[in-house]
Amino acid sequence: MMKMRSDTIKKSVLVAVGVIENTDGEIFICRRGASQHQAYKWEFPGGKVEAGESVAQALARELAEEIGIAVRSCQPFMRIEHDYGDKQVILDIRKVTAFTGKPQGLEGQPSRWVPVTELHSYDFPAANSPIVDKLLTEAGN
Ligand SMILES: Nc1nc2c([nH]c(=O)n2[C@@H]2O[C@H](COP(=O)(O)OP(=O)(O)OP(=O)(O)O)[C@@H](O)[C@H]2O)c(=O)[nH]1
Ligand SMILES: [Mg+2]
Repeated sequence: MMKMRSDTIKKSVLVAVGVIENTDGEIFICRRGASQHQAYKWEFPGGKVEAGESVAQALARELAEEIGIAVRSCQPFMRIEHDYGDKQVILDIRKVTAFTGKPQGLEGQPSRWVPVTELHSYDFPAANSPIVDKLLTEAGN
């Protein structure tokens, strides 16, 4: 049998991520906590898809838990595979265009609405660059 370097095969984590847009065209972002992977980076809220869940179900659950909204409508936005070295992630990003409730950091995380054109001023995890680029392109910038 062929020998393989122990780091050749890595298990990827599937993550449901929500780009939440309000009627002013702003996007809701949160800051990750000290004990989390990619600590203190800003993020689009979301989390790991659990066994037996669809991405849409995971997104609805995570957004209810983390920021207290109920998703009413979401569409596929993009999918990004990224290797952080210590962790390999597959981000399945959905655009959330209708929801009920007022988004807030229910786990104590800082959060805010940001105009698309100001997203580049925030420090996001490296995997997120294509998300910010696509939002800017869509907004005509
Ligand atoms: N939610 C979220 N996760 C992201 C983004 N970008 C990105 O690389 N990730 C990575 O996706 C992975 C899983 O996300 P998560 O930590 O929110 O998962 P979770 O809510 O289930 O967290 P937990 O482990 O604290 O329960 C993390 O390694 C995180 O660094 C993003 O914009 N939003
Ligand atoms: Mg999370």
